Amino acid sequence: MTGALSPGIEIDRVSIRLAGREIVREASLRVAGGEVTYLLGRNGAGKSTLLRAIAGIVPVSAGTISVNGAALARAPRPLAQIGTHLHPDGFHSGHTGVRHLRWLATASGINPARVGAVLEAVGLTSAADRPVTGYSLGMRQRLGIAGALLGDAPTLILDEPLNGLDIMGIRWMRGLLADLAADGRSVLVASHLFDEVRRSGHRVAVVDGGRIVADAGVDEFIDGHASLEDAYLSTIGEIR
Ligand SMILES: Nc1ncnc2c1ncn2[C@@H]1O[C@H](COP(=O)(O)OP(=O)(O)OP(=O)(O)O)[C@@H](O)[C@H]1O
Repeated sequence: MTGALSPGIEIDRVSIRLAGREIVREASLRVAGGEVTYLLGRNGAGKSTLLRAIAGIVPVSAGTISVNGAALARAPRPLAQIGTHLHPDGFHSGHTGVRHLRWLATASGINPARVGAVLEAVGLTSAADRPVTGYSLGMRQRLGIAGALLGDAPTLILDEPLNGLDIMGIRWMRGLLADLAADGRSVLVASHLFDEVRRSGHRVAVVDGGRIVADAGVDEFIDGHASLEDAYLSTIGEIR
């Protein structure tokens, strides 16, 4: 990555209404450079919706989101500001892995010469010419992550990127997250895998009922509880 530490993501009193329901309520969160922040919350809490709003896919009904100091809508090349992997199925069924990434690069104003490097980074070089329809879930996760890395962006958001990865994939992902943070990038990851949060997270933010109900360093969050799981369950009122 070129350039200094990024200011990351600033979410300021954001609310999001979908189909007449308030899904995210007055959420404020700062995701700083040099850290992996995990977004935790029960099924349906609003994590993916918040990530999609950060990526500019769903509109906010109130509040503001800035990425690296500016609204993403004003960025000439959004993929160079924020790398996103929000779903492991967002690929054209007629594409091979390499074709998907070349298409994404071209559409995003990124030099397609980066495609080989990101395929290598996610371990998909030998499968690059195979149709994505034949990829396993773990391979599709890797391809999605390759897309997120394509723009060499200072900020990344990943929605449950560990689902479907085998143990080598999980270890690789841990190393990748550590490297991204060590580069000074801001990384926001939604996950339900608390062991991985403990191993690779610097901070946690908990979403419950569309609200951010906790935002702390991992050790600070756990302090006074037997485990991360207990701290989380206590935070969302499931244990006392
Ligand atoms: N496009 C949409 N239109 C209407 N409601 C939606 C839409 N997208 C999400 N929702 C609703 O918003 C709520 C939050 O969904 P979201 O996917 O953000 O939860 P989540 O925290 O990511 O859950 P999970 O852990 O299960 O992935 C759910 O009740 C969901 O049904």
